Amino acid sequence: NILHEATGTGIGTKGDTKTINISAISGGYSLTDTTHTGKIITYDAKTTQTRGNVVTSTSTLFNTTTQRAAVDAHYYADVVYDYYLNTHNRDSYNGKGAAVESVVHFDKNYNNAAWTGQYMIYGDGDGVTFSELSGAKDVIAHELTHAVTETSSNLVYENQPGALNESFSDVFGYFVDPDDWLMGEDIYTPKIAGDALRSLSDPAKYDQPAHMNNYQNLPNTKAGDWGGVHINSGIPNKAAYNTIQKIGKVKAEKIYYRALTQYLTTNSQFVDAKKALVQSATDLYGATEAAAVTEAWNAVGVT
Ligand SMILES: Cc1cccc(C(=O)O)c1OC(=O)C1CC1
Ligand SMILES: [Ca+2]
Ligand SMILES: [Zn+2]
Repeated sequence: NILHEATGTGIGTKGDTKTINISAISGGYSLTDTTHTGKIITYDAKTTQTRGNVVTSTSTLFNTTTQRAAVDAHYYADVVYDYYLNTHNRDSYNGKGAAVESVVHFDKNYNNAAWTGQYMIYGDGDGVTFSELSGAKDVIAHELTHAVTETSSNLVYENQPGALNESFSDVFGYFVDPDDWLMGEDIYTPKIAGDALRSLSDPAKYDQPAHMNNYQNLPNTKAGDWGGVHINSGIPNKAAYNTIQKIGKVKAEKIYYRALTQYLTTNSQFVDAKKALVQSATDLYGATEAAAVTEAWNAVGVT
């Protein structure tokens, strides 16, 4: 029921005004961005529904308080779509122009965000641990990278492959949001300034290991975070930080993208990621960059 493409104005979760790609429908406008092969569509679950309905407005303004989480999810999904298309020539998360769908106001006081396998979901947070989780560019990049991973290497979400799955989402979160080495700083603990969910430069700051000597052998259960995928990701995250410090973001992001999509497989371990990244560095650049990757991983104890 799309009549035509339109440009809208939205207010995000921080009260900031942003231009968004919307569609004219009969009776108004919807958060349906048709500027790419894959449509970007944003839904409101209204805390009780599974997916709810596409967010609409009677005008090109999406400026109500309840629309703020949707405006950010919609806007940042377009930013991340553009990142993968323009930097890596990947059309949507699957490289084949799949639709990118997001659901906001998922559940009540939900301190989580996720890729469900079909679409992204964002909780509103409880206002203490998190504010609305779609309010940060690095978070949307993290979630959509889970979809990139699932449609390429498909690293299984447990133990070392799971920690790599998590790490690649954080690392591409950095590549899309390179102003800091932090993850989720814009939505984590709204009442406390300057902190974050994770740090790539200093994983230990938020209780993650930064070396294999501190790898945490946790049970492969929900309570054990599937073998500590959000904990042990500190080790490959630190290796990524080391790599980017040595060879820079432009080369590093090409190397990381090639490793994730050409070399890694479902059960790759940390040592396999090191090998994949060294091989990708050699393929794309040469011995200097390959040596830098080797040193970056040796420094975190993956030898
Ligand atoms: C907040 C949160 C809770 C549980 C899982 C994830 C997850 O997506 O793994 C999650 O989102 C993040 O880690 C993003 C980066 C801030
Ligand atoms: Ca960040
Ligand atoms: Zn994740």
